Amino acid sequence: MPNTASAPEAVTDRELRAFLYGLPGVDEVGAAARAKDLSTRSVKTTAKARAIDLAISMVDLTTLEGADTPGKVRALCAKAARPDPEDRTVPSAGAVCVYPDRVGIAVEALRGTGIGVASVATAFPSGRAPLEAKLADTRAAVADGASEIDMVIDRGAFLSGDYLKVYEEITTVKEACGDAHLKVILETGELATLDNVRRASHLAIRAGADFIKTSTGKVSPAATPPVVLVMLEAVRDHHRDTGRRVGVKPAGGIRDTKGAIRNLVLVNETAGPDWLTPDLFRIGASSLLNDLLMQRTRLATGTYPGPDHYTQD
Ligand SMILES: O=C[C@H](O)COP(=O)(O)O
Repeated sequence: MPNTASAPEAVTDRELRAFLYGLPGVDEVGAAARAKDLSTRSVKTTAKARAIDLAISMVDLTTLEGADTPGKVRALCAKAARPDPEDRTVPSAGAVCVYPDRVGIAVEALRGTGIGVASVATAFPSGRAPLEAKLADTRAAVADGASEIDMVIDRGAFLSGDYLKVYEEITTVKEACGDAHLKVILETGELATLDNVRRASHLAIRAGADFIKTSTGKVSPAATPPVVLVMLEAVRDHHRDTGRRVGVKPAGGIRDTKGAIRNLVLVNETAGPDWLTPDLFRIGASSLLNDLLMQRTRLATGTYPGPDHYTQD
């Protein structure tokens, strides 16, 4: 993941509004049609095998449950490092994503694997807490070894038009991240319109996000194709205008190979092939990996492995 950290510019409320309201509006019908067209493209045989391995390497293998035990986190880490213990050709996952109080366990379990630990912070998933609490949450995760922080934006502030508050919260959390990369979760299911998704994407990017992420996985709808399309357009346009590449992470409800490959087609056709790397594209998912492994085996051998072949995601 490239370190795109550079001090975000100070901005006034007036400048920020002018910037966000100056963005072109999203044609909702056109975006839905384009996303549908790209979603139905078929990817077959060799290209499919490559796409499956790429998707595995992009998975942020996630567990975000109140009931997460140390044992569950360790099992998830083992799976991220060696998704199929019987097949060394399977790539490892992109990262493991856990709550802040589980970061230390995950860091320990992944030591020596080169796999990073991402942690949701800033009062995930609601984001309803004082800024000091959000910063403490972030600093604790980083101190325990998280190399990536997935923060939520204040949707209440965004929807009431207090864009500067959202912007400044992102820049402050970014500072608290130190060397850790910052993924900014927009929670698009609560943003109501694609115009808002576009504005929130550009706001987060301008505030210094290394990645923009669709959803927490706790709100539906989550990573719908039109939303991912609009976010990919935002990073594409930002790169065109500034030369800086920002990543995208759809998350929430991506549970099968078809859904994962649909996302890769969207990336290729929108942001372009430069984004087809775990440095710039991740898929946040708690239960996608097994389907990718099953489809991989099916492609290679012609048959599906038995239901007990893989450990539970
Ligand atoms: O950040 C990742 C999401 O929480 C995962 O959502 P999911 O459980 O629907 O795959």
